[in-house]
Amino acid sequence: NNVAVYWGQGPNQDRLSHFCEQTSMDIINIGFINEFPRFVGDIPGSNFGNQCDGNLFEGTNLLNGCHQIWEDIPICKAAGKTVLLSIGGATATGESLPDDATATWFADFLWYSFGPYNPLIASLSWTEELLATAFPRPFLDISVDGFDFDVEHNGGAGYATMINRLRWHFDRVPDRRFYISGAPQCPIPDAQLGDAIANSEFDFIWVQWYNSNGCSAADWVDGTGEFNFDEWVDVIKDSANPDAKLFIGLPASETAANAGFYLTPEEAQPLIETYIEKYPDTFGGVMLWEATAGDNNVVNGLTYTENIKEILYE
Ligand SMILES: CNC(=O)NC(=N)Nc1ccccc1
Repeated sequence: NNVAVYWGQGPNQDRLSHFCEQTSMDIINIGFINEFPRFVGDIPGSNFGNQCDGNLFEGTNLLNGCHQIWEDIPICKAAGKTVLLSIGGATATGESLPDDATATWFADFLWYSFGPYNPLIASLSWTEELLATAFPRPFLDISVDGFDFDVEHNGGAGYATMINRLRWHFDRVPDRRFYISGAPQCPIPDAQLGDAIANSEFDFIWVQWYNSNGCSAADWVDGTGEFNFDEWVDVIKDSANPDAKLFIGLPASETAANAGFYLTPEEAQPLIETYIEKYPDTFGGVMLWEATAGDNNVVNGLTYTENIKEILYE
């Protein structure tokens, strides 16, 4: 079972290698591409908190100069981690795709800018003059292992088209695995990702079993509401990829989510063990929001992230 964490937001976070040196994390979602294209040719925007150096590619809101990230992804890969680039986030602007052409453009942009480097179609020294002929390379020639969809606003049109286009690109690199993941909220159907889950193939679904009343992990602990892992298993079984793995998403500290949704490790343990037992084939692990919060939340001498990894290993 795997631990997936989000990293990339916040004013005081350590660089990525600090987390990749730890054995408690297996999958790292780098967040976020937080500005979506409004039309074909429109360049998305990014935000990685205190990382990078404040520079943008000219004429865009896309961060340039993210040296900590392009230096550290190879360290993460050497440590056996899977590194995904996350699209959306709670503060994303313009999260909705106006039409399928823009969805296809967005997928192509992500692939050529953050996937395997192809010097015929991307430039390591991109300038606005190249807009019509080449893609920028924010992480230089370093490729991510896939894309995570943390879409939290404005509806789900176009994401299935985007993911199917990404899958088309993945299939053209047969000797390497790429992944698609999503972070829906726990109410079913999820307005943002429900359509994509039904109509395009995900490898991992990490449900945010926090910040929503009535279906949260805290509801399971309190005996209130209806923690709906079982129903999410059915959603996956009825989806375009019935073999997708389902992760329990949890806040990594008291303040990492809205008040009342945090579970201590001892509260999380029986929940995790119940659903490992019940769904050994579909259960994929735990997702934590988010890396820095988990690192700073020391419980019984271990970080929260280490506590969760220990529960999964037992
Ligand atoms: C996987 N994405 C998230 O977990 N987003 C998230 N936790 N956003 C957020 C919403 C409200 C308060 C704090 C964070």
